[in-house]
Amino acid sequence: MTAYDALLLLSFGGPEKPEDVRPFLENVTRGRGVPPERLDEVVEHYLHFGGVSPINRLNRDIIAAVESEFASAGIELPIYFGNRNWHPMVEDTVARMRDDGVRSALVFPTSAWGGYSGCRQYHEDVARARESVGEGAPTLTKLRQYYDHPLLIASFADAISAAREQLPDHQRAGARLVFTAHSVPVSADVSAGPPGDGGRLYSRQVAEAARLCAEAVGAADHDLVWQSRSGPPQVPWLEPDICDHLGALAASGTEAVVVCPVGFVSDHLEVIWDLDTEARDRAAELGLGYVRVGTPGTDPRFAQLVSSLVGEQVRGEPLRRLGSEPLYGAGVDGALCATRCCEPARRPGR
Ligand SMILES: CC1=C(CCC(=O)O)c2cc3nc(cc4[nH]c(cc5[nH]c(cc1n2)c(C)c5CCC(=O)O)c(CCC(=O)O)c4C)C(CCC(=O)O)=C3C
Ligand SMILES: [Fe+2]
Repeated sequence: MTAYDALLLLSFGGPEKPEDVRPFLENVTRGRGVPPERLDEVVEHYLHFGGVSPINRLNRDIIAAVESEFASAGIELPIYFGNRNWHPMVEDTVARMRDDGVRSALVFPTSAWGGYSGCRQYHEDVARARESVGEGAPTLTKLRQYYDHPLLIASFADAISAAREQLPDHQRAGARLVFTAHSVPVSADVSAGPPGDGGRLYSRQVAEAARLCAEAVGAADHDLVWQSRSGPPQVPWLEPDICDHLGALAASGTEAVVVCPVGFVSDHLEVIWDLDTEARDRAAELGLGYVRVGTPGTDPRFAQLVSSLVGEQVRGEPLRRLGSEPLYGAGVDGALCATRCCEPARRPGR
């Protein structure tokens, strides 16, 4: 017997046909000050793949893997799927949960990180969905950040080693290990975490995860760069950008790179476009050898990680983590991790 009767996998969402692309992007960027030219560009990225983001399918695969993991771990929780920005929308999913008689569910977010986009916004999604359902909405308990979970780090580490093997013999030893995560506005990073905790929780956690992965594969050194920036050019975002960094590496004599998307759980559009297309093309222009490391979502260890977080919550199992940066992200019914945690930046015109 547990206090919970379901698990909700809560994710970002992505379009599944060309007509979905615009309305999806409008949902993502509503009131967020993303310039229209950037949106036109991103529309093209999605249309390049027929207007279909792989993210929903990948999340459904993760759910299937977690279902079998739960079965073997004796965890009897049905799994529901809801998104922030596209169908199945979390509001509709939580309504269905209520109709199915779910009273109290755990929420697993597909972001491992602290920060506004990676954590607080998922709390806001929970609160909005419960409000939209109203009377009888289940209690929703969000699971914690897991950026330094040993199963996540081990999965990335094995994927780094496998990727390195794909380089030609003469490039392998000298290849530079480059970690990449989604850029955010510097102001958002500065306000990431509870006030008084030093800020920059997102970039600190990303940097620590990168270091833990590098240590796990015995790399002597590594770089951390950022990708997929979208704000207006005058607003500072986390840098260096991956493509600029590839230029700098080539200029200083590096011959090959192993690029690890440590900031992402699965091969969604920001990985298959920004890394497998844009950054790969840039590397080719520069004559740099290039391999991209796989993401952990499809690794059976990722399903075990979900099960392990549930075990912590349900059975009071000890926290499994390798790092030492502050760790937050758990909360009930959308309550923030701390007062004014990860305050969103004020945007012009709002
Ligand atoms: C930190 C972070 C994560 C990692 C944590 C997590 O996973 O949650 C993440 C994930 C993702 N971001 C994604 C897609 C997009 N992100 C955008 C815009 C933005 N992302 C931001 C941050 C992050 N984003 C920010 C600060 C913006 C600016 C607008 C704003 O302030 O909110 C835009 C708008 C157009 C553009 O400008 O690119 C799109 C389309 C997809 C789905 C891809 C698919 O469809 O397969 C995923 C998983
Ligand atoms: Fe994003």
